[in-house]
Amino acid sequence: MSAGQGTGRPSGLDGYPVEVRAEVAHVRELVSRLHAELPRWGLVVWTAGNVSQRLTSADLFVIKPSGVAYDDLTPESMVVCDLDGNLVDGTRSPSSDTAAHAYVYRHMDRVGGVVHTHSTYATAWAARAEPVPCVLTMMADEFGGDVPVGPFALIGDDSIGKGIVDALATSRSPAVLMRNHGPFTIGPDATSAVKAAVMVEEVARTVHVSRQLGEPTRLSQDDIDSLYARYQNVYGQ
Ligand SMILES: O=C(CO)[C@@H](O)[C@H](O)COP(=O)(O)O
Repeated sequence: MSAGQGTGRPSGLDGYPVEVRAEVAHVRELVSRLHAELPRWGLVVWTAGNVSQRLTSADLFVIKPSGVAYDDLTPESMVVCDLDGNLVDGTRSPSSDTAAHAYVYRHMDRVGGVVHTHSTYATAWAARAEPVPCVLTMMADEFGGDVPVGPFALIGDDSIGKGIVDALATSRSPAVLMRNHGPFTIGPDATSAVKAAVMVEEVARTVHVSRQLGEPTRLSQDDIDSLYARYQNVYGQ
């Protein structure tokens, strides 16, 4: 795939306004830095996870190149794609999950960031195709209920993206466990999606440990709604 292929634009960002190129520079730096959070929080091994953020000034997003070690990622090595997943700017092949990120951006206007990992406990629940039940205040706060499971889908076309969008359409959760694959998380920006990736691993681990001791107690729907409303609207600064 060559830069600008199928877009009718010249290669790279030359045809885009200066404010778009300035935002690309900022988002390249942000997305590069956020990739370092994945190994820091123990969410990935080797190169197995990716972060993207959509631009506000154009229908483009920034994502990592495929199969490059986290220590070697730089703002310059990030790639820019359009919302069909075509490479627009960059010298490397985009992440193998680019089509899934692009599908989410095309179908969920409120989403500005997407993250995928294979973090151990969340992926263990995905392997069992079992939603993580809402048995913790932290889950009610962050996920507003159970963490749902999406269908199994092979990589390479829109199947994963469609599975993510369909599963999240009926949930308040910013995380979905794609069956036999792993977690995908969303947010208004990439930082929020990284936070959701950290939180889903934490609650998957805690609920798993709780299950070793017996059956955890579900929160009532009223309590989940109350906790979710407080955390989403009042918590923090
Ligand atoms: O799930 C997969 C592959 O099955 C991917 O998430 C890889 O684990 C990371 O791919 P790149 O982002 O490096 O292409």
